[in-house]
Amino acid sequence: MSKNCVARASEIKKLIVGIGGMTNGGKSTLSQSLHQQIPNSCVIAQDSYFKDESEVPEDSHGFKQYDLLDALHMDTMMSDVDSWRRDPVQYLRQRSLKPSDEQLFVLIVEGFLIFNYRPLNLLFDKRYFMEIPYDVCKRRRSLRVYNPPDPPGYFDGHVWPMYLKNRIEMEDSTPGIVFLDGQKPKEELLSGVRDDVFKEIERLRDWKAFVC
Ligand SMILES: Nc1ncnc2c1ncn2[C@@H]1O[C@H](COP(=O)(O)OP(=O)(O)O)[C@@H](O)[C@H]1O
Ligand SMILES: NC(=O)c1ccc[n+]([C@@H]2O[C@H](COP(=O)(O)O)[C@@H](O)[C@H]2O)c1
Repeated sequence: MSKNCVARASEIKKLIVGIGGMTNGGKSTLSQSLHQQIPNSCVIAQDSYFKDESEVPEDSHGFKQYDLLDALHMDTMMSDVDSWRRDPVQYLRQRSLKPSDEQLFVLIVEGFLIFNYRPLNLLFDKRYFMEIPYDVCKRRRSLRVYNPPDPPGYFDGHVWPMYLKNRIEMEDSTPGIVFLDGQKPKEELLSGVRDDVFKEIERLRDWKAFVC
């Protein structure tokens, strides 16, 4: 390093972790637990950006096309991610979260199509994808009430075929995803990902930005 280079070890460091996965794979459960255990973290959930029912078109069988990126306000989601990237301290404070003195911030982004949206996918430092078998997914989904609720035949007529299509697109475009078995005990899933994220945090802490 040239003697004119300045070490900027105190600069704010940011880590963006993506928790993707199938519907009901356990994304929200894992993300909330990670948030509780990782200091200076917060969660942005893709579920919060669904368009109003009136804006979501139906297919020829009358099924609302919810399992497509077009059903989501991805521009709004991106602007929230960008405001965290610009100023994570302010982002946390605006949401009544208290930043610690630590200069390292972690954003957890969770959702079923987070790796299918290229501008967002490019930002992840770590990518996890929670998967479960068809019958488990169908059973968990049948116990959940969405707004609007799934009509009869929706899982096999829309959700599952779209999952298969979206997954092929994701795997074609995104190497390096860590696949997680969403049937493992919640505690085991949490400790595995948390330890992995802590390792990444340690790596970032040791890293000094040099500006020449
Ligand atoms: N590891 C797990 N083992 C068993 N059930 C789980 C596990 N993780 C989540 N669940 C259950 O599966 C359902 C869907 O979980 P959720 O986290 O809301 O999924 P997602 O956010 O991926 O749609 C919930 O009833 C939740 O309690
Ligand atoms: N939140 C909503 O407005 C809404 C409405 C209808 C269906 N959904 C479903 O949400 C699913 C994605 O969210 P989860 O991954 O949390 O299940 C999609 O499979 C979609 O069919 C959400």
